[in-house]
Amino acid sequence: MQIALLYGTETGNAEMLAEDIAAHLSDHDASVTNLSDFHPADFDTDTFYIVVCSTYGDGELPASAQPFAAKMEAQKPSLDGIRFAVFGMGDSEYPETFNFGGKRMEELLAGAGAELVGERVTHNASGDDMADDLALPWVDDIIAMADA
Ligand SMILES: Cc1cc2nc3c(=O)[nH]c(=O)nc-3n(C[C@H](O)[C@H](O)[C@H](O)COP(=O)(O)O)c2cc1C
Repeated sequence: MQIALLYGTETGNAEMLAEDIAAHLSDHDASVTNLSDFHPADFDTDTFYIVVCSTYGDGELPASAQPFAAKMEAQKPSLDGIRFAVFGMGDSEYPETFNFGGKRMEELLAGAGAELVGERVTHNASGDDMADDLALPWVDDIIAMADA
């Protein structure tokens, strides 16, 4: 199974985490791509996608994910047969829009017919857990589910 990490970031946290997850998945030769360089037509049913995405502004997608979201909305591709997981990053200092970025990515992909594997994670930058401490055990579970 090919694994592709897609990250949406404003200040680099999601990129760093995506790189750490890929290093953790060294047996899988996982690729890491900024969503700004990824297009809806690039999705491939042989690949499992792990989306790592933060939240910015007033509950918006971070800058690097916005062009991808706009293309999804304009092109309305069918993502039948695509499987994905989402690690969302946010901050409970923004209670009304907490983790809306990851939520939006889930809605965009699932709304186009892709299948969410496992539960979307909502990391809290003001919480006690380091993103890696949540993400690495989570990703092991997700990969086991996706491989099953
Ligand atoms: C200006 C600004 C706006 C933010 N807005 C939100 C928000 O609306 N909801 C949320 O959950 N987190 C929000 N955050 C928190 C970020 O999503 C969080 O710090 C995340 O780890 C940043 O990851 P990134 O560096 O990959 O963009 C905001 C942070 C900043 C600095």
